Amino acid sequence: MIVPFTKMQGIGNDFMVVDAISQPVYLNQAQISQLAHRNFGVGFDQLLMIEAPQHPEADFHFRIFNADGSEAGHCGNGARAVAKYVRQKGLTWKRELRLSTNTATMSTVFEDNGLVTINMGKPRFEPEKVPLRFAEQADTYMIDAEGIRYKIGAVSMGNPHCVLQVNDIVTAPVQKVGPILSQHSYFPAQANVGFMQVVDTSEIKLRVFERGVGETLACGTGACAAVVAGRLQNLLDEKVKVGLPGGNLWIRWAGKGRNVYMTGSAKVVFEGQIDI
Ligand SMILES: N[C@H](CCC[C@H](N)C(=O)O)C(=O)O
Repeated sequence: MIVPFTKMQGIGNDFMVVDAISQPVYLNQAQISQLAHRNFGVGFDQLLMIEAPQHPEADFHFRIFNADGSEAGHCGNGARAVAKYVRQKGLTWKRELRLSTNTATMSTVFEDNGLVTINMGKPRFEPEKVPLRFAEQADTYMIDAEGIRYKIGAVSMGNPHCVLQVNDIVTAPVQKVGPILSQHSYFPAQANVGFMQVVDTSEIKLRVFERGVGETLACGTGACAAVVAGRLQNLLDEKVKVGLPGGNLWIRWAGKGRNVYMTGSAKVVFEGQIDI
């Protein structure tokens, strides 16, 4: 099967974007994992499959598949890429779009400076959304992993996130602790693990060990979850600049019960096609 695609990136989080509206595309987990391979395939963090909307208030629906072939409920950097894609391909001329994923609906605005702002909806703390075995609805939890006790924030943006604070982002134990917490028994569906250094109340530095991928250069839902977790711990203001290894995102959250807004870039890298 010949699959045309567009390679895109959102501050270094990279995607294979497929228009599954114009031509139905069916890929199984093994094929997605092969396509994700950076030597034997296209190479990407996530595959984004754009589909016709599943309900009237959405303009487009997209599904997200991690590099290991697992499907995820949301992708913040991917949402900006999808918004840019449908505009550049002439699939819509709207300045404001409504996108849906399996777990979220969001509105997007194209800024005059070329950046895209996404209303990411409200963060969720219900245990069924952040698959935790914790009973209480606390904002932070203590979990033990390999003899060490970690204080974490647990937040869902439509996908599960675990956020812990570090003093120095450069030496953060992302490769050692990321997999341990991501696959911790408290997260039956695993979790994306954010390591957050608070620079000041309006800026953080963040590295994310992503479920189904490993450490990426940027994670949009991870940036949202980190600001939510930091704000709930009274460490951050409403507007926060999030410095990730691949670039910056601007996150705004007025507090519980309010929507999270994320602003950042998304760019096309190249067009291609692959026979799989
Ligand atoms: N690895 C994530 C999906 C991609 C999220 C990330 N790339 C973003 O920009 O939000 C998960 O399994 O929930």
